Formats: sequence, C-alpha cells, structure tokens
Amino acid sequence: MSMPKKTFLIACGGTGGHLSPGIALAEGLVARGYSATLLISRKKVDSRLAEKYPHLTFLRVPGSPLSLNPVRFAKFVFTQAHGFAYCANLVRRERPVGIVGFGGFTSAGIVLAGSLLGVPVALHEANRVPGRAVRVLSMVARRVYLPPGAHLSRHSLAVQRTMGLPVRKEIVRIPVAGARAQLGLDPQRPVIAVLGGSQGASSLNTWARDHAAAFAQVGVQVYCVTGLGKSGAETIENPSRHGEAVRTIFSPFCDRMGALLSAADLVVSRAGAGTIAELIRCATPAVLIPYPHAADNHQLANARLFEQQGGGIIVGETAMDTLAREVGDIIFNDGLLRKFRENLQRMDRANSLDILLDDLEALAGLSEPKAPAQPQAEGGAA
Ligand SMILES: CC(=O)N[C@H]1[C@@H](OP(=O)(O)OP(=O)(O)OC[C@H]2O[C@@H](n3ccc(=O)[nH]c3=O)[C@H](O)[C@@H]2O)O[C@H](CO)[C@@H](O)[C@@H]1O
Repeated sequence: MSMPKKTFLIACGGTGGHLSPGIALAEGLVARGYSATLLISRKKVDSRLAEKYPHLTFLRVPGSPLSLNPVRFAKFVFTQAHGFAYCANLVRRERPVGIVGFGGFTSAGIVLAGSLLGVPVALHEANRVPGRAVRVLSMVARRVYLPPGAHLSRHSLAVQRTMGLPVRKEIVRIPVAGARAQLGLDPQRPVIAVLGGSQGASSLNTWARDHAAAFAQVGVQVYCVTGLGKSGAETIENPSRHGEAVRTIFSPFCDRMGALLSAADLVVSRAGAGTIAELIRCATPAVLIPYPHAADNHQLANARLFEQQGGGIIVGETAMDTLAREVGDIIFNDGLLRKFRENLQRMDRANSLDILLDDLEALAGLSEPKAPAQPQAEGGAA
C-alpha cells in the first residue's frame, strides 16, 4: 500500500503578485513528490490565473481585504472569522507538514489556524517594504522570507531569510520571432508591451491608446494587457510613415507572459514584485511607473532596486507626459537596450525556488537543516 503524500498548504490569493509565486512553489513541491493545495480568494483574477493549472489543487477560501469603511470592515471581520473556521477544519483534515503564506488577506486564517495547531508556518514577502499581513502574521511564523535589503526590525534574524521570488517555470525567454508570431504580432517589427500588473492599470491603458498611432508611424507595435473587466480584446492597425499597417493589440489578460516578455524589446509597466521578477528572468528591459497608491509606496521601493541595478528606468505617475519621449528614446537605442539586457542577465537568480524548497523541507522536518543563506547586500537581485 502506498503512503499518502505529505501535504503543504500555500495561501496565495488576492492578486497575481501573490498567486504566481504560489503556483511556482506548488509545482516545485509536486516535482519533489509532495502534494500541495493552494488557497486562493474568490476574486476573478485568481480564477483566471488558476485556470491554466488544472493539475494543481485550488481551494477558494472565505475572506476579504481590510478596509476602514464601516460596511467593508464588518465584511472583513465576518469573512475572516468564517475563513479562520474553514482553515482550522482544513488543517485538521489535511494534516499538512507545512504552511506557506504569500501575504495578503488570504494568508491570515490559515497561518493563524496552522500555528495554533502546531504546523510549521512560513511567510514570504515579495516587496521591498513588507506588507501589513506579513508584519502582523510574522509574530506566529517560524520563518519569514524577505527580499534582499528588507528586514523586520522586531524579529530575530534566526527567523528571517533573504529570498527571491519564485517564478513560474514556464516564464522563460523564447526566440523573439516565434514569440511575436504566437501573439499575432509582426515578427520583424519592434514591440513595446504595456502591463499593469494582474489588475491592469487604467492610466497605462489610456497612454497606450493615445500613443498607438504615433508609435505605428515609426514602425513600433504595442501590445497592451489591459486587465480583466477594463476593456475587451481589440486589434488596431495604424499606418507607418511608409504606409504599411502596424499593429496595436489590446488584450484583457495574458496567459503567455513568457512569450510576451520575449516578444517585447521594452516593457512599460507598474512595479509589482511579480512582474519585476519575470522581467529579470526573461532579461527584458523596462520603464517602470510605480503605482502611487500601493501600500507604503512599496512599488517605488521595488522599482528603485531594478533601476539601480540597471534593468531600466523609473518614470513617476506625475511625469506621464514625458513617458512617450523616454520610451521613444530607449526603443531605438540598441546600445542602451543591450546594456539593460546584460545587467538583467547578471541579476537573474534562477535557483531561488530550489533554495526555498530546501529550506521548507528542513522547516517541516523532512530533511537536515542547511546553513542559512547570508543576508545580501542592498544591491542583491530579486
Ligand atoms: C496594485 C498592487 O498593490 N499590486 C501588488 C500586487 O501585484 P499585482 O498582482 O498587481 O502585480 P505583480 O506584478 O506583482 O504580479 C502580476 C502577476 O500576474 C501575472 N499576470 C498578470 C497579468 C496577466 O494578464 N497575466 C498574468 O499572468 C504576471 O505574470 C505576474 O506573475 O502584489 C505584488 C506582490 O505582493 C505587489 O508587488 C504589487 O504592488
């Protein structure tokens, strides 16, 4: 009779920035012979991202984000209490050997239930300014993974580890002509990809629409991922200065991020930790426009390291009127694009998933502990 597989529970819903590393981790655990269940939210973006992974087990847990609006606060309290009861039952039933939370409101119930029931709990923070969920829940965690240069001051260093963001295994660079053809783009013409994180960014969508004709004039194609519910799929053709048709594509969601980052000469994007890790993995230069209302301005902190390491530049939301000029200057500067790509290749840390898996196995008592990775200097890669 075969032994049941040891199970890890991974709480990673609410945004693509939480779910994508959760999927990467789940696939890594399954490849090492464990079973993994992903706890996600009931938001549309979670369902859409999960669709592509029918071989993984997803559970939609009750929960909603914290809000100071009285009605939404009452909803938060009610759904979190419901979520906690659901998670306590789940832990008793599944008897996981470890629990990993990637932050956000879906982590709270399972992390608290797991720690009360004696399961080793780890938290992973993707951003260079740790979020509220990770700060609060770190009190009960046996391990907290933080990006290079980030610390939780009130915490023992024995609990904290420096860790990059695990990237889904299919996000890899592929040959550019094939990538462009897959996406319905002309393989011969340059491409700018416009990304707004998992929810899309209205100001970047408007910018792409307003500048599509001007980029077409100079032969540049634009591929804009608008975000679910923000607009429908649409392909527009505008003339180049030689009268040829040049494409601009708007798509609400992208299932082939590896192909898109391979197709693009330059990305114009928000500065979510997930997108930045994928830009580094595919060595695609970017102009980052940090979302100005992100908690504690963490997107600016994420973007600053990317810029300091030479992967691209930052343009502030208030300087959007300069964005087209900046993008125009970079897209035709082959020397600068090459330099950005070289810098990005130096940043790649392809093994952060393996380091994470090794440490989780040790934490769950499934292997001998290894020496902790030395905290990295401020300039370490994501
Ligand atoms: C507005 C906001 O606060 N966003 C936060 C959210 O990221 P948010 O989900 O907005 O964005 P990220 O860039 O971190 O991640 C997006 C993820 O979704 C995937 N994707 C996106 C669009 C699409 O069409 N297809 C697709 O697969 C991307 O490949 C990536 O893996 O959590 C991140 C991690 O804590 C934070 O750094 C971000 O600041």
